[in-house]
Amino acid sequence: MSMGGETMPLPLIDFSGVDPSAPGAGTWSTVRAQVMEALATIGCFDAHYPALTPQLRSALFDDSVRPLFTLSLDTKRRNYHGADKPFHGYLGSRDAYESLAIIDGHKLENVLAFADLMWRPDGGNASFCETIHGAAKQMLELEEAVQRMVLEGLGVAKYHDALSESSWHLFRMWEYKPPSSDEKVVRYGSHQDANTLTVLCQHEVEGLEVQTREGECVLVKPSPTSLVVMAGNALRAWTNDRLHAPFHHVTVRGDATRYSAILFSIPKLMVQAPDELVDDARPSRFKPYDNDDFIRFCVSEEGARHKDKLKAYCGE
Ligand SMILES: O=C(O)CCC(=O)C(=O)O
Ligand SMILES: [Fe+2]
Repeated sequence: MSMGGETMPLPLIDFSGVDPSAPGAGTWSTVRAQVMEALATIGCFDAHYPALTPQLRSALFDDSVRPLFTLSLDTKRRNYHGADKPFHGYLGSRDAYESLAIIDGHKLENVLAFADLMWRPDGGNASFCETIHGAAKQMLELEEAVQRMVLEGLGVAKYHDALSESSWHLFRMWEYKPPSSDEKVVRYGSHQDANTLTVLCQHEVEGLEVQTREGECVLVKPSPTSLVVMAGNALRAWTNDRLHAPFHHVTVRGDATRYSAILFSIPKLMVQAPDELVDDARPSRFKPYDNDDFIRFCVSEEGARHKDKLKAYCGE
């Protein structure tokens, strides 16, 4: 087993010939086959997606995310939505990481409200809002294209609009503190994402490692033109276990602070595989469940005891 994964790269899928607003056109069907293969095996791929330009990426991280984290701790803690929604806002662990999140960050009014919260009483920060909103929108377009491909690939494309309408999105930004040592340190431990799809943007400094089904670690090299797409447990459940939700973790080493930005698509309603994906040959693998209840289970003492939390929570 090779830990560190220098040998095996993540599948790279070229989305430059895909127009998310024109499903089926260009290289759509070729890309769809590659997406299905990647999500059914490792559960993750690197998407070459130049629509999110290197300029926008640099505006996102260098001009927006990095300055955001220099605000005071009290200010950042205003990004809070109550004790019942701990994962909707600020997360911090001293000297390890900090994270801020915008609910439906692809909507300009939500980014404006977040900026007002962070920079009051001076009011919002126009270029910050434009940049965050622009990047989140690009990431959402990729997420929507991938979701559509997955449903088409499984022969259930008719559910695309219903699934999209019953999802909300969280735009989360991360700052990981450097250990200032050459030794690799885990900053965010191994987990599967609970949500449907994750679109992740790394900036310059590597650190994301994805585990294969066999337990090998694949280090995901950041590139200025690609985004990482990953299936979460909600998509695994919705597809009746046809797609894989990979375990992954974040490591840091050396002196460079690491930044990432992520768009999570999250179910609002019950997660349940459509009838077409359940039959005698492939009986239902998971009982229908509520995503918020599942997350509460994941962070509970009982949940912490299980590696495969979805199976433990609602497996049949
Ligand atoms: O920062 C990263 O690259 C990954 C963070 C992550 O896995 C998560 O937020 O679920
Ligand atoms: Fe994750």
